[in-house]
Amino acid sequence: MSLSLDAPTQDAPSVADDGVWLECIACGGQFAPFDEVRFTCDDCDGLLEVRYADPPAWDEFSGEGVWRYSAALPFEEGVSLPEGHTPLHEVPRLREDVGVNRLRIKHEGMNPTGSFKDRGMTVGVRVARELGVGRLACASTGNTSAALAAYGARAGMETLVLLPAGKVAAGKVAQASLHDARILEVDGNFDACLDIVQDLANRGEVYLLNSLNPFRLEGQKTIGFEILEEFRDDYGTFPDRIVLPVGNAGNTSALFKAFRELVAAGAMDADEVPKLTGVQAAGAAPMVEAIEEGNDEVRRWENVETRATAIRIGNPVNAPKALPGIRETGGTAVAVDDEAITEAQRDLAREGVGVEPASAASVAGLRKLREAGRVDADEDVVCLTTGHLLKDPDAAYEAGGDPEPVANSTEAVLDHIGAQ
Ligand SMILES: Cc1ncc(COP(=O)(O)O)c(C=O)c1O
Ligand SMILES: N[C@@H](CCOP(=O)(O)O)C(=O)O
Repeated sequence: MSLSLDAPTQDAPSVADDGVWLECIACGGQFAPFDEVRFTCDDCDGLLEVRYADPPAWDEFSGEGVWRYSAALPFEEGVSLPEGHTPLHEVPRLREDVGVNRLRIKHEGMNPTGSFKDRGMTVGVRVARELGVGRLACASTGNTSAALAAYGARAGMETLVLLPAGKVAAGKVAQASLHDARILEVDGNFDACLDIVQDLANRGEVYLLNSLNPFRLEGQKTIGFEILEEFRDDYGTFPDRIVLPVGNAGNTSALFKAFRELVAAGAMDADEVPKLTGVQAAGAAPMVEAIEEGNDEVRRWENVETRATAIRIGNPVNAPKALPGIRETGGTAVAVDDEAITEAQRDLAREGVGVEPASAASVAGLRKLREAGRVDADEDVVCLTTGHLLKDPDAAYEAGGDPEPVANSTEAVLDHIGAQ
């Protein structure tokens, strides 16, 4: 199956294990999935995808959460906390304000460690066990490290995380620390941390669990299945557009893969696939640049900055999978400034949906595109919110109102609130 929406299903090659194999998206090289540890193509270093001889049909899905979709995953079950089955909130005031036909918020912050990374880790750590690796590792802007630490702990495995010093939100460091990951703070940004983890993995020192690992994206693919099923159950149709924040571009790639598999299985038509619409912070927007300039490759931004530290990424490693995802689905990409992100965080909070800044980028991006007439008023839209408000308490304090000091008496409180 190539990276196009109308690619046919493939017969299993001789290297396949139970109908599952790894395939390079650049040169088509095919590899056995579990014979040895590999993250990229042995021949050309291109990105790998997990491929299946039998893509899934809707009636093969049963149960709840990520493992509901085991027919589309390499195993029947994983190292689970459990994950997935997140809410698809209605936000009527925000919908009215932004001006689209339907607006739902898929809140991935409601996963066990508070972000979508858990969906990837339940599969990735299961594969690590299968491969019999020793030490698990990742580079992280925070959420990947929190999830890896928790799932590594669950599996009883050693974990090592590399974080950009001073650039990771407090809640995330606290999670990695308490779940007993060994935390190294690197004097460099996230992309530099990932370069080092890739080197360590190539030397056989660690098993890499960033989204470069194709099995991680298999778990994240279930976000796409879940949105489509829930939206169809509520409205009898699929959403026109899914708007999501983009950092390393794993989710964009994973959702596109979910859609391709469903189309290949005849479970949905190519023209029903939602338009994948990526949003980046203006200070870290290499994917937006590539889309706007029509480039097939993404230029690495060496200096990136944004309050949305989760997406403070200048070298999205999944770009070769994600760019076709945006283009093939008829989507687009847009950059938003930090003020718009904070405003969107407040908008969501007013509807009771608490998210971290990177997550709010999706809503900020939708608003900007709608105001520019690049999203139509009659569209049905799902915005993905990727992490929980408590991940970044400092950002929440800054975006919210200040506590008001008051004297220790009922009279003082009544007086303060202006009660009669
Ligand atoms: C909260 C949050 N939102 C969005 C992203 C971006 O996701 P992706 O790397 O899949 O583009 C990340 C991490 O990269 C994240 O932690
Ligand atoms: N936001 C991410 C950055 C790493 O992304 P990954 O999906 O490649 O692990 C994080 O939480 O660290």
